[in-house]
Amino acid sequence: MSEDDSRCVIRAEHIVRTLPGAVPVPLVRDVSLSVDRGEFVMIQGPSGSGKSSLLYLLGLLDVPTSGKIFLDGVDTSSLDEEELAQVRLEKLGFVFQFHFLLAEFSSLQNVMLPMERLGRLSPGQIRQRAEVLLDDLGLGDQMHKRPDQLSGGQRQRVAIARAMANEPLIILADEPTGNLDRASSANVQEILSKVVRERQTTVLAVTHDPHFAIAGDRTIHIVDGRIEVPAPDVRSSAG
Ligand SMILES: Nc1ncnc2c1ncn2[C@@H]1O[C@H](COP(=O)(O)OP(=O)(O)OP(=O)(O)O)[C@@H](O)[C@H]1O
Repeated sequence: MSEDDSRCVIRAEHIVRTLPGAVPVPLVRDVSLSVDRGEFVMIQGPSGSGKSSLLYLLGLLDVPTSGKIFLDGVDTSSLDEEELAQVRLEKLGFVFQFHFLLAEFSSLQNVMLPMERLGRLSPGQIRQRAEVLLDDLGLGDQMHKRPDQLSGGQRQRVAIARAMANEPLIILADEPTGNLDRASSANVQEILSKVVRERQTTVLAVTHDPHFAIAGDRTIHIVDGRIEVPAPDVRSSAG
């Protein structure tokens, strides 16, 4: 295995996702890509082009109709439902446009939940780690509040803390700033950039937000279910 291969955390080979039916609906058409550890990758493209569908496939929340997805070297097509759920819990963190925090739980309890499900830490360690994560994200004084007692930006930060709880290899974010004002959006961008830089977590984010998108190391453009390869720059090739 070369040095480059060892840094690869996601490899998709010719993935296709078609919704079956009398008239099959193609969502993703023959996408191949690879993403390395510690990369911040943006996924952009027109509305309805298949960005979320692709992210859900890469996050093992959906299964390709054909093609293969390797996650941290493991061929995920060989895993059953239970094994896929375990990989999601251990290796992936999710942040969505709508936070999907549990309404009746405090910030602290929401962040503790993935660690409790994984069951690798003692209750005391779980609580301590959740407190540190929330504190790091500037939510030290909001730990005992429920989601409806927080601002949109604060809720999104709790969702990021929850996504980071099990120290995932990869965070998948679908429009993480889609619902936020400019200041909260800049804050979320800063936090995710820091996670990439300091923990070498890989972040893949679908976004329409140009201010957020500039934080990426690179952008994958999706058009009509396919990766669009940018046209060569005629100015530079004209010499
Ligand atoms: N369950 C479904 N049933 C029918 N059509 C679907 C379903 N899921 C997605 N689609 C369609 O597939 C296409 C791709 O959807 P997807 O949500 O992946 O696009 P997107 O690029 O993320 O869009 P947006 O930027 O608007 O969120 C769209 O035309 C969408 O309407």
